[in-house]
Amino acid sequence: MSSLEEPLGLDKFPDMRGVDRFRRFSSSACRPRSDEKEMSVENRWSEGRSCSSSNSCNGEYTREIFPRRRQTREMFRGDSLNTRTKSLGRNRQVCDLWYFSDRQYSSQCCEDDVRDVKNKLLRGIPRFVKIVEVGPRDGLQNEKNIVPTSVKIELIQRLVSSGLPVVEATSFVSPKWVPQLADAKDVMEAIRTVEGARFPVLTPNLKGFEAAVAAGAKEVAIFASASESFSKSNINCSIEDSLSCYRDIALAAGKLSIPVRGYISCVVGCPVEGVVPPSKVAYVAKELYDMGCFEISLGDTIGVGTPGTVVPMLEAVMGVVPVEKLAVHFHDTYGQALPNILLSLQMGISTVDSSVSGLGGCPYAKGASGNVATEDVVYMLNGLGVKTNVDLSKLMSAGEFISKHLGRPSGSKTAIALSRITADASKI
Ligand SMILES: CC(C)(COP(=O)([O-])OP(=O)([O-])OC[C@H]1O[C@@H](n2cnc3c(N)ncnc32)[C@H](O)[C@@H]1OP(=O)([O-])[O-])[C@@H](O)C(=O)NCCC(=O)NCCSC(=O)C[C@@](C)(O)CC(=O)[O-]
Repeated sequence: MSSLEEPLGLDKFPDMRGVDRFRRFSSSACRPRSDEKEMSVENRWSEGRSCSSSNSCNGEYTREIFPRRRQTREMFRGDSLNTRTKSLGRNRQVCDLWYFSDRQYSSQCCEDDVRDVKNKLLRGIPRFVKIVEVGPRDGLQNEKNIVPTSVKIELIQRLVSSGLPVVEATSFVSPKWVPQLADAKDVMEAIRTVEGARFPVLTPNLKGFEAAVAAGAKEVAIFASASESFSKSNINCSIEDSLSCYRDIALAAGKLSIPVRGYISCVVGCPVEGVVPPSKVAYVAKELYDMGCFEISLGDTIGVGTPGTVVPMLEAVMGVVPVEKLAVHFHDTYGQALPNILLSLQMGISTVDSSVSGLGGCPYAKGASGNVATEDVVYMLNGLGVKTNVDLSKLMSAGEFISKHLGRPSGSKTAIALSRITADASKI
């Protein structure tokens, strides 16, 4: 068993005093059963729906349950999925009703307390999050069967029409290393006239950079690693050699006014080396920032990070690079991507990478699963009232399109759940 199969230490977990607020609120609004009195805070928190049989709850229960049913019916009466997803995600009143009816709280006493809790837990969260869609690149680079160029182009077009502001289109890497993206030139040629989004491409060296520019790329990304072993297996050179090569790209890009994004892989753990120290990530981040990268995306390539390990890593990086220049890039191997994103937002980060339908993985990181699904990120952000300008229903249709082509179900829980709602609604 590798050390990364166990979640790493939680000693740096952020201030969770707000959780205690929930507990106090819970006990005053709904008296616990006698057998609940001995429960620990954690148990009560995780079993927050356990007081349904308490008589003291009944009055509030009946008052709350009806609006919930009415709202549910109204949602299903809406005539398009778009209406429903909008109301699911954006109508906070509906979400709050669901939330509190489950816990049988009085709506009267709720409002102030909810505001209080929200202020405490969600204070640092940005109002707008820029989503960088990496599906066509990070997603498709890992597919066993090579996806036809025409499918890639249609996928990109659909993603753009959903409102995504940045769609990473492809990579100008060696076709011997990543044959899945050998059609980079053709993809770029076909999307030359597509408007409404930026289309960065990965460039590992000057050769790739020059080919990207010749193909019409207006933005490029370079990709270093915080792990020496991963650097070697991914781009066949040491971290220092890669940084020196990237300085050349940054210089050449600067001359052409082409913005350069910097990636760092393995920011929490490496498939070979195990735990990666935050100081190593901070070092590479500072180097990329100093060479002129306008944004630095922190990649948990194998998805082993938890909020407990992501906090110290972000703290270290934020010590050397301004938070507004940072993005997070979580793979969802252990189901930790959404909590890690939420935590990153709480720490002030407002750019999130994700991949439609949770496509992806890295060909040089065995066992790494796809990126967090864009649909799931948008759904969570909608629920938080954070704007993205992404139309969830159009995004889901882009996800359906590529999943159908790949012949497997979407990797997005949101897409699966919402498509079930459509199916169920059609039976009503
Ligand atoms: C870096 C290299 C090129 C070194 O590869 P190398 O074999 O060491 O390079 P080389 O300089 O010895 O060249 C070997 C051959 O490749 C050619 N070549 C050389 N460069 C290029 C190029 N740009 N485009 C096209 N061809 C190229 C070159 O011309 C030569 O061709 P030959 O003479 O044998 O016919 C190779 O290792 C490579 O392409 N690696 C890319 C790996 C990759 O794309 N990995 C996935 C992306 S990173 C990632 O997914 C992580 C990230 C960003 O998503 C963040 C996260 O998830 O955490």
